[in-house]
Amino acid sequence: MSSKESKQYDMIIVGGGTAGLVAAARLSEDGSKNILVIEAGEDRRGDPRIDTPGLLMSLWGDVTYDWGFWTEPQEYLGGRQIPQPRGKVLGGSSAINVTATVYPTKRNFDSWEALGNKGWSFKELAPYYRKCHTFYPASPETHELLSLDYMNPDNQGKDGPVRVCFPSGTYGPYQKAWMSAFKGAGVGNDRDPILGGKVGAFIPPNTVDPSTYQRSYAASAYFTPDIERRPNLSLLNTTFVNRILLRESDGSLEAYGVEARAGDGSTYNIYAKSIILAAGAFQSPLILESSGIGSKHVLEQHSIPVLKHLPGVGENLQDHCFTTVSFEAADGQMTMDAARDPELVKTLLKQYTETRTGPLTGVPYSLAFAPPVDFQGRIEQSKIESLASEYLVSGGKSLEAGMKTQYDELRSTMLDPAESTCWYGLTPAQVDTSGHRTSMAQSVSPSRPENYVTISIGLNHPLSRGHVHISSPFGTEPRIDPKYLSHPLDLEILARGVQFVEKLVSQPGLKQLLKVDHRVPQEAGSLDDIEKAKQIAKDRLWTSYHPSCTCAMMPEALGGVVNDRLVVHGTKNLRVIDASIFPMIPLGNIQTTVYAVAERACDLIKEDWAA
Ligand SMILES: Cc1cc2nc3c(=O)[nH]c(=O)nc-3n(C[C@H](O)[C@H](O)[C@H](O)COP(=O)(O)OP(=O)(O)OC[C@H]3O[C@@H](n4cnc5c(N)ncnc54)[C@H](O)[C@@H]3O)c2cc1C
Repeated sequence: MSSKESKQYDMIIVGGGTAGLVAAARLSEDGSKNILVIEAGEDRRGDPRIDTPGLLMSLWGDVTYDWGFWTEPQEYLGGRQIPQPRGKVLGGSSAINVTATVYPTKRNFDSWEALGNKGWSFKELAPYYRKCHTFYPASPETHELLSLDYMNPDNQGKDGPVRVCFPSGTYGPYQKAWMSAFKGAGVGNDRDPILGGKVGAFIPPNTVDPSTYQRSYAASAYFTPDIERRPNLSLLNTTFVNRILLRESDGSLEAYGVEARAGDGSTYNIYAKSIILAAGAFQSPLILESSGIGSKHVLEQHSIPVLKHLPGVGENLQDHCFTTVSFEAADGQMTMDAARDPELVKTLLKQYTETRTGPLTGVPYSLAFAPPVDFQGRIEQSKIESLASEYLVSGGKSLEAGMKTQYDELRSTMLDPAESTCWYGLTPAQVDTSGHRTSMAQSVSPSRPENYVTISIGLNHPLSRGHVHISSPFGTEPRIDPKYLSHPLDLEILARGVQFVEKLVSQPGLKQLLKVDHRVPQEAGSLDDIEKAKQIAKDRLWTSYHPSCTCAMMPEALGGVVNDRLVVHGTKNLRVIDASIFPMIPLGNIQTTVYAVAERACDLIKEDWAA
């Protein structure tokens, strides 16, 4: 018996990713608790490809960093398959993400509460959005360029682990024009995004440390050398957890350890008093299924003994899918496509390494949230109501109870003029999201000789629901089927959102920076035609990299997997704390919500320890 097998931990955290490392740091603050983190990927802290914000695209699809999953052929996208990158290193997906820092709205959490979750209101979560980060205001010049008056430093986090800033070297005229385009198109308010309720354009700060201009992510922020040195905290990396060890105890299941698989393929058990799953939205449900918790139907297909029939495991998969329209940049305008020149890349790398300045210090991503819009601007309320009545019949007969509540919530959100249905992003580069099986690397390679700017149009509150299940017990290949656009209203909203791009690029600031008639795809030449807009939506649909909701926090009767203390139904001491526990996906980019949920989960666990 090895020392690993003989030792019993108080807690094993499965997955040293975004949520898992929050738990490692916060729970090991109690020196009386022995904590073990098990991570399948390597510890690559200090790796310049992760640390240099501007090199992020080089990580995608590289198996050293990325699990590199794919969806099943998508029925509503003509059989297209979409890549699903996921971080496979210490720090998980926070190590390979785009670093955008975005906050959801109050209503998102009203919906979580409506789904039977006490203690998860916006008011209760708000402190955790601040606890996880420290905000560094922009320089006066950047503040002016990006029109950042809507952000008040007093509202932001003051001493949290993740560093958040606006790297000055990355911004230019496109970001400025983006801010004014939404104002000109009549969409926007002056709210600070962190207060919930942002509509219109904003520039999300980057999770970048302004003292080094390196990525600030779960591994650098929550697994610092000081935390790592704690005698009660251990890390086992390059180790894959096959399953949770479970036994019957007083009529429910008790977790008492995990079966781990080392890099050489050997397996062994590690024991603990309780277990946290933080393996992400695709892999936490897989581990539950491999352990005998899931839908009877799925488990029996793989001859896995059913310990707990919990049909919600792996279901309810949600993602903010998006589509793209690119415009050639006006003559003389530089975009990230210039990086096709290896000599320029060398120069920028030298600049970054020697002076920590220039475009590689951050990611110049601009965002916006918009209510239902089309090529003319905001859609009249009566038309939104008739769309909702046509496609979202309240109390639909065949809906299960959980889905009925979700659709009722989505309907109220859609009809609320202060909420948004679509998000928009501007990337100063060509992005090709078309094709039958286009890889991440292909999607961002500047294959056209001209310079482009890409506008992304995505769904903030998708109605389509997919699933993820095992393809074999203990396997590393999830069967991912997001069922993008399977709900017809998703296509109706997205296509109208595509049409709004016409209105945006006709705004003077943006118009002068683009060749508005040189578009990819060519069909985007007439966005007032709804059928063409629908085709663009389907042909170029992509993932926002926000899969979530596959171990939803909801009562079991509503199809939930964990309760509002994040304990798996039917178990005593097995919790899930990552993006899979969201019952409904909040709007915008979700890493801040993953950090906030994990922070709150740790406070709940500490309360349970104290009880
Ligand atoms: C390419 C990309 C870009 C993104 N951009 C943004 C952005 O700009 N802004 C934003 O807000 N969000 C962004 N996101 C989303 C955000 O980063 C993720 O939603 C979030 O990091 C997920 O956190 P998690 O803890 O749920 O999972 P992860 O961080 O993925 O952690 C899961 C961990 O578990 C490990 N693991 C899995 N299975 C096992 C097993 N069986 N045994 C042991 N370990 C295991 C994995 O290796 C991983 O380290 C992006 C994501 C990606 C992939």
